[in-house]
Amino acid sequence: MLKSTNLEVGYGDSVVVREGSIEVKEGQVVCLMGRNGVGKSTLMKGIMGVLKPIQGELSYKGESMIDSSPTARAYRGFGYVPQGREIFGTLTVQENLLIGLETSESKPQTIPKWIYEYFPVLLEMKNRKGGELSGGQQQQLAIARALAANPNLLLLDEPTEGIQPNIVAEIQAIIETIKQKQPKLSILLIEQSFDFARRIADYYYIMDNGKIVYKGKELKEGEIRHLLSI
Ligand SMILES: Nc1ncnc2c1ncn2[C@@H]1O[C@H](COP(=O)(O)OP(=O)(O)OP(=O)(O)O)[C@@H](O)[C@H]1O
Repeated sequence: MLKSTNLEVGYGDSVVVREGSIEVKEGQVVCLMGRNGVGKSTLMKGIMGVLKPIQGELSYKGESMIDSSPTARAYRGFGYVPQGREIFGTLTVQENLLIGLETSESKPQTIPKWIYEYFPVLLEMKNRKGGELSGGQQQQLAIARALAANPNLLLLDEPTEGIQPNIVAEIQAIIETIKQKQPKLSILLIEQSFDFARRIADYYYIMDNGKIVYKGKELKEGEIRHLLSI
């Protein structure tokens, strides 16, 4: 469904990702792992198009997306939840979700009911400003906003990063629910937790120094320990 081949992505003159080749099949949860600073977020930004890759190819459902804008990618079904969440703090929860709908080509006018079923806390907080929510609630809002547009591919950049430890399990449970209830949705997830990755993923990639250095259906702890912060 999604295939990046030798993507090279960076900031200005500095090339961070040198060999970003990954594949996500329909309905798969693929975990992208690796220590801090190895280039995971940069690769994800290249896939979403918020950074324009220097070289390489990106195909989605058999079509080249390499020259498409992030908006065009969103219209084709990419949903993106960046690190740091980037919700609108001065807008209400409901307004944040309505903005999510704008990224869908069909532009639905109402927030799907199932969004509030997945995220009951957002129904309770519907009229609160995004900035008044806790970190965990903001993360739920960011995921809900991306899902509201009904993407085919969800890009999640470390959704449990910076979340209070007692809330981490809640966010993980939500991702597990999404996987269960939307079996056709493909998810590319940047994740640091070895245990959670093992529970949720169908396939793994590990990056080191801007390159994919490990891929497979299993995480063999002995082989990969030195590549992760575990
Ligand atoms: N906006 C930026 N401008 C310049 N360099 C950047 C920028 N963002 C990240 N980098 C650099 O790119 C490299 C890779 O960062 P990236 O965020 O992709 O790593 P990561 O694997 O996602 O790690 P983390 O888990 O810490 O986010 C780092 O050396 C970082 O300093």
